[in-house]
Amino acid sequence: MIEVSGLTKQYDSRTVVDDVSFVLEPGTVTGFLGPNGAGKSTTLRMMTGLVPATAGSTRIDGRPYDALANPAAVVGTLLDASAVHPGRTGRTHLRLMAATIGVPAARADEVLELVGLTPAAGRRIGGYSLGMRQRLGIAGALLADPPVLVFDEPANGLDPEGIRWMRDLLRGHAARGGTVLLSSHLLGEVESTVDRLLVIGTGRIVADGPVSDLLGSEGTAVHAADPAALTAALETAGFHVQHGADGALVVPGAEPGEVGVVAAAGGHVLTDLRPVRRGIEDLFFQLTA
Ligand SMILES: Nc1ncnc2c1ncn2[C@@H]1O[C@H](COP(=O)(O)OP(=O)(O)OP(=O)(O)O)[C@@H](O)[C@H]1O
Repeated sequence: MIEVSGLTKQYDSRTVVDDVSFVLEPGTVTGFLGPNGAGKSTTLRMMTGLVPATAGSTRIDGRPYDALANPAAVVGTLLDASAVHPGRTGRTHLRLMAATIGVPAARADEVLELVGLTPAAGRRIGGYSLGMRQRLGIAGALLADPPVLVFDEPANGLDPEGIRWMRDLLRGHAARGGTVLLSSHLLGEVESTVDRLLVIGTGRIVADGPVSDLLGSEGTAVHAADPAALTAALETAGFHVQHGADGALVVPGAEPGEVGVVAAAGGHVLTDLRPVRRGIEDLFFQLTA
């Protein structure tokens, strides 16, 4: 479990992260969202000891990050995929990392295989594409098979196949009891990968909860063989009915079951019935505007 408590960062007199607290549970993938400059990277860097916090603390299984005997064995980080020596090969880079964190050198080839970089293992990193560097960064984070993964913008530079691969990797990690925190600008990708959302706006947490709660049902959209007759029946039953662009009737605040009951009572034929959800993009702009 990761407990972030009151994390605060000031640069000169400017507060860029302001009293941020949250708890991450094993078995979950949490998405960390926020506009440019909101404080995501600074928070992730404070959590992993790369930037000293002005105030507050991060405890991983009850201990501060810098009190962990071998932090890389507990938390795998991807915080700056470009911070690598361009003249080294991918394999050498990972073997050096493995030696530093006390992992057998043979593990380098295992993680290269895991991230799909085996064919490029003997090439200099300077010649890698952005997506290949990103995969190398992920390989480094996985070297010691840590239970916790903290990834800043892991989808950067990945192609659609790479994004799907990463989603499966992170979901698989959580399914095995791991804990994942990732920041991303790709809202659709976040929505399909994470269980939980943390949204930060100008240094403060503005939303924290399960995706299903934050993107909860906002109403029901229904298509009927006779829309006018169903509209009348719904209005008689006390619902307000809006007319959607595609011919759907939209009933704010109603569950699909409630609309179904009204339709069944009046013998109305429905051709489509579904909940209307607030999309992640709507949520993002509402919270961070
Ligand atoms: N070393 C630093 N010195 C001064 N200000 C900094 C420093 N690092 C970050 N900041 C400022 O802190 C704020 C938060 O930056 P941060 O990189 O954490 O945002 P972010 O949410 O990760 O943004 P992005 O989505 O653009 O990556 C920004 O206003 C940034 O200019």
